Amino acid sequence: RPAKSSGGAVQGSPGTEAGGRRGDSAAGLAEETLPSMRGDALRATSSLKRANNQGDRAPGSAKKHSRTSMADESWRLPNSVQQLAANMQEPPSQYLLREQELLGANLAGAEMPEPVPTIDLGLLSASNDPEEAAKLRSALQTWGFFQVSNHGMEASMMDSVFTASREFFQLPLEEKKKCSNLIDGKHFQVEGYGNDQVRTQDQRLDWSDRLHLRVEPEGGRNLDHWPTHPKSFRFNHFPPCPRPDLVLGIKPHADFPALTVLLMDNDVAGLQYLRDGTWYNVPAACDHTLLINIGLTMEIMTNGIFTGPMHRVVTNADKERISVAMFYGVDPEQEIGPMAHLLSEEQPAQYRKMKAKDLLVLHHEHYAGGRGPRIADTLKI
Ligand SMILES: O=C(O)CCC(=O)C(=O)O
Ligand SMILES: [Fe+2]
Repeated sequence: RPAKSSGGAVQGSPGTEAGGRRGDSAAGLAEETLPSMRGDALRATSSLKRANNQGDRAPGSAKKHSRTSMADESWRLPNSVQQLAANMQEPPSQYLLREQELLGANLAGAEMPEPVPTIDLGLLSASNDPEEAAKLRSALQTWGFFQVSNHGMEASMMDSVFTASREFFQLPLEEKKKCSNLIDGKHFQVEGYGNDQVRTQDQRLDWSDRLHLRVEPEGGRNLDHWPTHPKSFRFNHFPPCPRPDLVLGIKPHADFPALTVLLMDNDVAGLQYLRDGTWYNVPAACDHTLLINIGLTMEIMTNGIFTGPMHRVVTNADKERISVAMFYGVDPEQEIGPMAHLLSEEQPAQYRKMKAKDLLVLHHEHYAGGRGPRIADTLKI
């Protein structure tokens, strides 16, 4: 169990271009750990700076001006995917998976061989019901995620989070840009409205925009990045994409924090989890269940007993999709390592201890490329 939920964060939101303001209060986990100016960061996503017609660039041309050129750094500045979706027939090349990336990618996904494991939270917490507990353990050792019913969250409250989210993304771009995650219009930070940081010119970009806000502890809220209306916030926004066969909404990754609680769209599916080499489709939410998966932090704390699953989001040709993710993590200065009571001679530590903030840097570097193994597998002693 995470010691403290020191960082709830929310994401979602379209577009972005410029005009961010740096908040002065408690910097978020990632802001503290990333070089504030150069762009390395959290989940790589969009860039391309030429919104409406200069989008396409031959794939091969990318490397030429990579990192060294000071002349044109515009590729570092993401466009609003929402704007692109509204104005373009074809996604620009930065969003298109390359032939090699499509090999075995099976974007269509497979149907899960069994329903998503569902835990009755009321039952589990009231009576520590052994059957629910066994179900939970098994879900975390296999899939790494589960659904929660009977969680006590009002359905109407969950609906209003989505409504607020939709309202935010429907605001004019200029309005959304007031919450931009780009400081002075160019320097990436985690909080705010926008996309992933663009680290290299040949990075594949995600077909989504987001609003990422730190919500806990209350003192760490940075109201500079909060929309003034609606008063609530929200998170991932996936506009319709004309090429769902070639473009991902969010590239494959495992989450970093201990726990992710996800409110999914009730109508549009898109989330897929990887298990034993196969990508499985998670059906759209029903009955206001929540989806919970664990992240790298928890995987390390449990010495690998529980799995932080790889997942991705595919796009939809006709429908937009919204999701709201709450991340629960530990303090950036805290050391993360396998919990002592889980270790023995037969079960030695599989991971070294490391400060959360140092691990986060590795995590972002690892997933920016969009392919490769789970980071947890690369960190084993
Ligand atoms: O949109 C979703 O269903 C998942 C979003 C996600 O993976 C994330 O925000 O880390
Ligand atoms: Fe995720």
